[in-house]
Amino acid sequence: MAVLFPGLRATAKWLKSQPASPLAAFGGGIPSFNMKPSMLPQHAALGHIRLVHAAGDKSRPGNGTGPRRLPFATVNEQDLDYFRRLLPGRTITDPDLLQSGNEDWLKSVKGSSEVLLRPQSTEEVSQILRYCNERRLAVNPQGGNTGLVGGSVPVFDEIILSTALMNQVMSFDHVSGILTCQAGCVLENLSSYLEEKDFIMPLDLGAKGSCQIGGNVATNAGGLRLLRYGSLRGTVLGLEVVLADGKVLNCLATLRKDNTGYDLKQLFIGSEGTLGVITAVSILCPRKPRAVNVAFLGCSTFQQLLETFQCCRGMLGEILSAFEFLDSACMRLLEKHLKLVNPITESPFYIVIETAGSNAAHDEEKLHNFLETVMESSLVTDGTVATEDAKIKALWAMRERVTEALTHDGYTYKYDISLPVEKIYQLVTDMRHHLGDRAKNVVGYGHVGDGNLHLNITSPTKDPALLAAIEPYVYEWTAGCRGSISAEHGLGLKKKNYIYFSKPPEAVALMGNIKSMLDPHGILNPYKTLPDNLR
Ligand SMILES: O=C(O)CC[C@@H](O)C(=O)O
Ligand SMILES: [Zn+2]
Repeated sequence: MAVLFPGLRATAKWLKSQPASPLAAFGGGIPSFNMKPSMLPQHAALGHIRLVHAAGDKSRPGNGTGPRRLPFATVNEQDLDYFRRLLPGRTITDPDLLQSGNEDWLKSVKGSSEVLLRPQSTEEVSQILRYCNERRLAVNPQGGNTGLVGGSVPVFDEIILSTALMNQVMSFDHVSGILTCQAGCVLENLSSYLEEKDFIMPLDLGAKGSCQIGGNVATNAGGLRLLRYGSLRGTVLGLEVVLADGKVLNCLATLRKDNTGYDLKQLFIGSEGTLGVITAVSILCPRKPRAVNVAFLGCSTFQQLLETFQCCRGMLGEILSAFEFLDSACMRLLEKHLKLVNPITESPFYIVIETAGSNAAHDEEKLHNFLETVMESSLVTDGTVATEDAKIKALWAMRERVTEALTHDGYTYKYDISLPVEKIYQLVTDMRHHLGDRAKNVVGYGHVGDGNLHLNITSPTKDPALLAAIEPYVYEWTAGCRGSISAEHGLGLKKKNYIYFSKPPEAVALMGNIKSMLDPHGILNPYKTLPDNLR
């Protein structure tokens, strides 16, 4: 049932008259930039390496100067015999079956692995890694392969170690809300499992139908609920990890508090499979909220959107669970490529606000008061509210499906930037001016509540000249605001050489030491996360 409130009545009526199916219904100046490239840390110039390789150089991926294959062993018949004995029927060598494991979701990075292994247990993962470490065979751990930075696919012929069959829930504690499960559980399946028990997962992503919890943790995925439930660095209570030499590190604690020594699990959260293979996760899950409302609002300027955010935090307080935005360029792509229908009048900016609480009447009253305030003060120009599941999903689709709409618009250059929240849209505006008509579309959307902008730039085809205009400009701009060049997607293959724009050389060198200590032969997800100069 859509909630009515003054000023939004007409839209609420419109929303009510739509079919139930969500898919059918909806289908200034760079801020004090004073860091020139020459002033960046010593290694920042490495950030300019492109993933295009010299014509004819078969040892490099893509079309240009990607990494060179390191001197790992190559898989031979004896290796295959070993894997087939260990994983009968689960050692995949059929090129057709290997194809999807070799290519990323965006179809932007492609490896040439000839073996995909599908272990079911931690013990099997341990035996695989022990063997590969001794044989110096490189391994590419892979979850749902929904990553956006080329971190989840092989670069050359690394063995793909898929966690897809490690998909069992191991335990759930109804009192504490702590779930322990294998790494290959699909996020959406975990959400459905928990919902029956009146709990939810603390994270939610557009890719929930395919992504796996182990991959989420290895990426430190943020998603749509981070504003409310915090990052995986807080909600993950324990991990089981298999190290490069096959040793099993059982830190699968289910305790809220544990100050016994260093918190080793944090090393593996966000390490993108370069330090160990996560095989099991214990995670703290919130109770399922009794009342959920979603408001979809329009704003004329980004400044008004920010003021709406401030007002929202003040007036909705503890029930606010998401504050997301998209610009009108995103809306045009949703309409054009996915045939979604804008549920409100056209605006330069759109906001998705979600509330999640325990008392429907109380939450609705709060939301009503907030909406009245922002409408009366003209911060918001139009909007609509939903409390019913199907309509909530339909409103969320306007934000969650932007990535999908972009894939239909051509080749997409993706940037996932953390900035002080008041600066996040400035980057989009400056990029538009900077590129002029060289780009097809420059769009901005993301997680306002977390200061996380998704800047996406499309072009009819892959365009090295356009890429040269975007990078390193985008990274210099971000470094000038002391932002992060990867807020939540990781560095993977595509961004690893830009790490110096966000981290000092001393920190990167220490990361290299940690990698050498945990994986001395460098077999785990090589060519990812750490810059080329550290290998
Ligand atoms: O595709 C992107 O750039 C962002 C994907 C995801 O992080 C999102 O928030 O929708
Ligand atoms: Zn995101």
